[in-house]
Amino acid sequence: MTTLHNLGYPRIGDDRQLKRAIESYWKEQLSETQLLEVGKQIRQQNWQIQKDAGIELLPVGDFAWYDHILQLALTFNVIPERHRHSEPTTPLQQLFEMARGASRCCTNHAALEMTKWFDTNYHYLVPELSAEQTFTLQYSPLLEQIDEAKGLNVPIKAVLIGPLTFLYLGRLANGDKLNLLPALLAGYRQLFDAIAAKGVEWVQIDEPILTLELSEPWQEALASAYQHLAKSPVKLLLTSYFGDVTLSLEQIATWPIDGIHLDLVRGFEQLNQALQVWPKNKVLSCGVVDGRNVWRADMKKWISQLQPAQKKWGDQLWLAPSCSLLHCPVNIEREEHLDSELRSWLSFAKQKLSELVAIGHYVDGRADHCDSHWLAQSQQVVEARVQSPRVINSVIRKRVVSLTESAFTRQHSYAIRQKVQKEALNLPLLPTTTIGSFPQTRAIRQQRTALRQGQLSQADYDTFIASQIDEVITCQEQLGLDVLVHGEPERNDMVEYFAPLLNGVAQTQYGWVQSYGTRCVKPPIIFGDVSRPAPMTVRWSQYAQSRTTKPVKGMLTGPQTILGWSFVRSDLPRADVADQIALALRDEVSDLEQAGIHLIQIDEPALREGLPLRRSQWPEYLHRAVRSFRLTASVAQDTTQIHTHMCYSEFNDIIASIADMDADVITIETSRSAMKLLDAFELFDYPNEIGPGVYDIHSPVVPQPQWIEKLLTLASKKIPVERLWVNPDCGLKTRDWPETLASLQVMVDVARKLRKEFQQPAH
Ligand SMILES: CN1c2c(nc(N)[nH]c2=O)NC[C@@H]1CNc1ccc(C(=O)N[C@@H](CCC(=O)N[C@@H](CCC(=O)N[C@@H](CCC(=O)O)C(=O)O)C(=O)O)C(=O)O)cc1
Ligand SMILES: N[C@@H](CCS)C(=O)O
Ligand SMILES: [Zn+2]
Repeated sequence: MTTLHNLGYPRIGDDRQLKRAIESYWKEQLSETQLLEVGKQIRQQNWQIQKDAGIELLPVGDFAWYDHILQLALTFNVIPERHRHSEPTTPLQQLFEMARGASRCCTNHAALEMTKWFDTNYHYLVPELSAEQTFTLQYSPLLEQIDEAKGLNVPIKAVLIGPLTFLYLGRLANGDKLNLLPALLAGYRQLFDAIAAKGVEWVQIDEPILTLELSEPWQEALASAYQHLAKSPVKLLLTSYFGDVTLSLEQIATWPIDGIHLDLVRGFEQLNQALQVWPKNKVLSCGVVDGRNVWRADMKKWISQLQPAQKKWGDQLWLAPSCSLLHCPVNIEREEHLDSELRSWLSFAKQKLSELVAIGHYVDGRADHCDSHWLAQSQQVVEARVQSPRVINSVIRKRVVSLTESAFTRQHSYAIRQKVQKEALNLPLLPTTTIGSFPQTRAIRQQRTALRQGQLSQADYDTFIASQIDEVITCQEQLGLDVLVHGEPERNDMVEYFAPLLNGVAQTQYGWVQSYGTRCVKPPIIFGDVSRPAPMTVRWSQYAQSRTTKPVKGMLTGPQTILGWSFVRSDLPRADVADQIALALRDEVSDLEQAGIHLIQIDEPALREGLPLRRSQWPEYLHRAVRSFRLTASVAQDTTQIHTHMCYSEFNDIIASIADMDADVITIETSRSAMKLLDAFELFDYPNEIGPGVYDIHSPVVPQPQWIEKLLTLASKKIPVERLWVNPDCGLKTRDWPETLASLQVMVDVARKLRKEFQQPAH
């Protein structure tokens, strides 16, 4: 019989209980014991849901506090020197300090760097490794959770990230990370022994780096690591996802592991390859339900496609979603406002398990009436989506195909634009600005909730938003910032905000997905052709500009970012969807200009994360991504200064494309990496203006002036000071007001001081 299993279930809880509990704990409104209890309840609930759905091998270890990579680092005692201190702390306190940073005795114990988890909108904390790193088992929530799960009376498998992925994602200042592998493997062996001692047979060992184009040393390291780990007393299910392993599957088949998981949604051709090369006596786990999107599965297709696999592997065939369901909203049943047609097209984590189970039962010939219900619905949906008239808008399709080259190019080159903009804007050296959002306070969120629940009129809500903008404008004037923003109080999220304003895009009420730590997002669902029925941002930008004589930057989310942070239709190439979004935004740029906004920021933080995992596919992606940005921006007059903003991005290998976007100013996140990310701009001789972030907005710690001064001085050695801007790393929405004001004041004061110093003639 086929084994039905799951790689991971959303850990936030069906009502974001984890977020609320951790944030209450941080505010000292919840004790650690109470917090631990919330974690336990979520895990129990998740296991129960999976068990009830018919999952036969439950994942244990998919739950993590804040981040699973951080938790694994702490498991092996990988703690940077600055976070080691004599004050007694619990592992959880230690973990949160590494995640959020701390300030003790005027010293900044900076948080670990945070970056994108492969091509997802999830962010992990980068383990900091040292050349003498040891990996000793010192904290093992996994072992505790195994004990917890035993009461369920369902077989379990332990889940953890594999050693090569852990090393690959970690950072070692000097030296070759692979030198640390033997010590790390000893740590894993220790952990496996402990897992086996608890009677657990299988370990799901996630190595998503298998889907990358790895260099030879890493490929060799993988092979030798699994030779070594196979001596452990547990069975290993080597788990790949987010892409295919076609380049190495034949070789992996020779490793002494017990099974492999393949993401057939991202790489269906792997099934045929597996049929050729994967041994009959080893488990083949097929990832068949899309863990990265929300569309209902084409079950009939899967059932027929899996028949040959069932024949070859029999009991050794396992079925699972393509990847962990961490990246999926939890439960469609909660949605009350989606129209019934659209709703019928969708499947969230809980429903995906039922789809998977029904597929498995059909493959085995053990389907019951519940499975046939799922199959009938699936067939109906697959046909209905293809035929639905609401997914095609012929006006938009025509507009896209009739675009000519001039739509992608600004009127004049940057050199000419720079001159006219300097004259028009008259900004000082080292102009100061922010990235857009100001604190999204409880009061703002409550007003929005009241509006949503009908307890507040639209007019009263609008009055409230206007008053927030007034406050943000006054604060910025008092702080002495040079380019102001309206603060984005009307936006629940930089992507979600646009969803109800665009045709072809739907928004869920409860479709939360973890983005990092306690922060979640509700990705919009792009189901049809995208168009803009009316201006989306003009009203509040124009209002903000009317309240000040200083320039106010308009604020848009760019096409790649709306695309990347949404669930996207599967019946049109993503690049074509991006062009439709770009056209809607292009019209918005025009309208903002006409409303008297002379600086417009088009945020593209998701541009880099959208890069295909295979480098060979980068050029095509970058070409289209840059073009869609240019399609948005190129309508602007020379006098309009186009900004873009990117965070969590490395630029070394894409700097030519960044330059090709031709934004007048780019602001980037650089503070956590101590301006290292600027190297790419320096080396490339990046021609336009740059605002390297001078303080970390993810941490509540107020930066010391000397830290900012040091960073700016470093930046001025890499980029001519005439082309430097001064700004935080990213938006301030997650921060509280006191630290925001204090931090911005430090930033403005340092900028003013350095401005004077740089303006003094050299002796
Ligand atoms: C810049 N980033 C973003 C990413 N992706 C996005 N889609 N958006 C981004 O900004 N990716 C990379 C980075 C980092 N990621 C994030 C992600 C999420 C947040 C964040 O602050 N999230 C908030 C939720 C924001 C939101 O939707 N707010 C709504 C609803 C608020 C709410 O919870 N309301 C309560 C009731 C109100 C109350 O009593 O407090 C409720 O519904 O129960 C809104 O404002 O209306 C989060 O809290 O997780 C930041 C960076
Ligand atoms: N304008 C957005 C960008 C975040 S990446 C903000 O300030 O929150
Ligand atoms: Zn940002």
